[in-house]
Parts: sequence; structure tokens; C-alpha cells
Amino acid sequence: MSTLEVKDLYVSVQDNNEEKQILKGLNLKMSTGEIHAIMGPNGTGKSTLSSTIMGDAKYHINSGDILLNGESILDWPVDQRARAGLFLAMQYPAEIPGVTNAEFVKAAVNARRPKNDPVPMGEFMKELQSTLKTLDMTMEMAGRYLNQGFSGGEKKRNEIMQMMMIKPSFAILDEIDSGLDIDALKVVSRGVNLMRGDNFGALLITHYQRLLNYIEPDFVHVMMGGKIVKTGDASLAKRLENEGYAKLRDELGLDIKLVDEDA
Ligand SMILES: Nc1ncnc2c1ncn2[C@@H]1O[C@H](COP(=O)(O)OP(=O)(O)OP(=O)(O)O)[C@@H](O)[C@H]1O
Repeated sequence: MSTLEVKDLYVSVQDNNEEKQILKGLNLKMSTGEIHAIMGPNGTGKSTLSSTIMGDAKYHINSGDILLNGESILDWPVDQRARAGLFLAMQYPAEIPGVTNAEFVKAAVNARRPKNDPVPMGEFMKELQSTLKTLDMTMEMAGRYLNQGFSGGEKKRNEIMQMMMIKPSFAILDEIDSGLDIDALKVVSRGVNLMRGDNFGALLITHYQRLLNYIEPDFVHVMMGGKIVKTGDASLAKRLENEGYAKLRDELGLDIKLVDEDA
């Protein structure tokens, strides 16, 4: 079993010569075998959390720690985190001309294997084909440059394809459902559900309970004001969908202004 733990994390970002505090004492503990979901109002720091876990240097860690299997990863560059089993499916995946999807995935798969034991070509192609089929993608898409000319929904499928091929211990899926039509949502969810098991954990960041109808989470966390303020089961997401965030905030006695509220 692997664990990923975020401990009392404070993170800020440089914004117009000012250091803006985003995460304010965030705690989260996950183990492989578990699916966690984070929901929270706009601007509360969900994407900041995922980028910080993956090692984006734009975000400054003021205090706290991030531990993978009990070891601090704060000093690790992004590639070391990826090789150790962390994976981030981005909200806005980048286009990289000149590198095909298949080449990119093969390099990522090999980076997780010992140097003298690269994945045999036949084995890789066979698995790639079956993964593409699962996600209703074509082999032609694997030969195209990374994400280039892909529609929003195709990019999201492509992120899931990479995840399934790379087999991370922990995948952070940041708004993987945004911009997906209903069929694509089912396809993407199928991919995540196929990964479910003792060697895989996921953190789903989403605004919509709908995704959680397809990928049932073990834990739902509510993030407000830069930290997790409540944790529950799948019913918490249903409650939020019905009631919104203000009611929960008031119930918890939190002094937090939501983005759409007047000052
Ligand atoms: N590079 C940056 N420069 C300036 N401000 C930033 C930067 N990155 C994040 N922020 C600010 O930090 C806050 C948190 O942003 P973040 O994207 O983490 O929120 P979020 O909870 O993911 O929001 P959403 O639900 O809208 O995607 C926002 O006010 C945002 O403007």
C-alpha cells in the first residue's frame, strides 16, 4: 500500500509583486485503493493544491509538508515525482508539437521502469491498442502530435489514456469532467474505474456531483478558504449539489467570502 499525505500546507503565489496566500493549512491523507473527491467554490485553491503536489515551482510552499510513503517530496523535481508514481491530469492539457502521443507515453512508461528494462515494443503497442479501444479512441490519435488539434474532450480522454498506460500509484484528475459530453464522461469514468484497485488511488477535483455518479468516491472533501473544511462520503457531494456552499460554510461558522458574494 502507498500513501500520499499533505500536512498543514501553506502555499502562496506571486501576484503583481504581492505574495498571495492560497492554501492555508491544508491536510489530506490518501492511500492506494481509495478514490477521493475534492469539491469547492471557484478560486478556493483546488488547482493550486494539485499543481503543488506535482511540484510546480510557481507555487511557494511557506510551511507544511507533502509526503509520499512517509517521505517528504518537497525537494523533488516534477520528473522525480512522476517516476515515483504521481500523475496529474491537467485542467488544460498542453499541446506539444513534434512529439507524438505514442512516443510521449512510451517515454513516460519507460521512465517508471529500470533503465535496462524498457517495455518491449510489441507489448507496448498491444496495450496501447487495447487502452485506446477502451476509451473509444483511434490508433490514428496515438500517432498525432501530443494533444495537437485535439478537441477539449479528446484532450481529456488522452489524459486518461496516459494514466492507464503509465499506471501511477496516485492520479490527480483536475476537472477531468469539464467540457465532456455525456458519452465522453462515461468513457473517461470507465477508464478510471478500470484502474481501481489496491495499487491505485485517485484524487478527483470536480465541480459536479454528476461525475461521482460514474466514479463513486470513498471520500468527499469540501475545500473552502484554502483548506479542507469537511470530509464525508458520497452523500456529501449530493448535499452540496442541492444546497450550495454558503449553507455549509455558515453551519461550520467559517468566515469565508465566496467569489460570487458581494463584499
Ligand atoms: N499564478 C497565479 N498568479 C496569481 N494568482 C493565482 C495564480 N494561481 C492561482 N492564483 C489565484 O489563487 C486562487 C486559487 O486558484 P485555483 O486555480 O487554485 O482555484 P480553484 O479552486 O482550482 O478554482 P476553480 O474552481 O475556479 O478552478 C485564485 O484566486 C487564483 O486567481
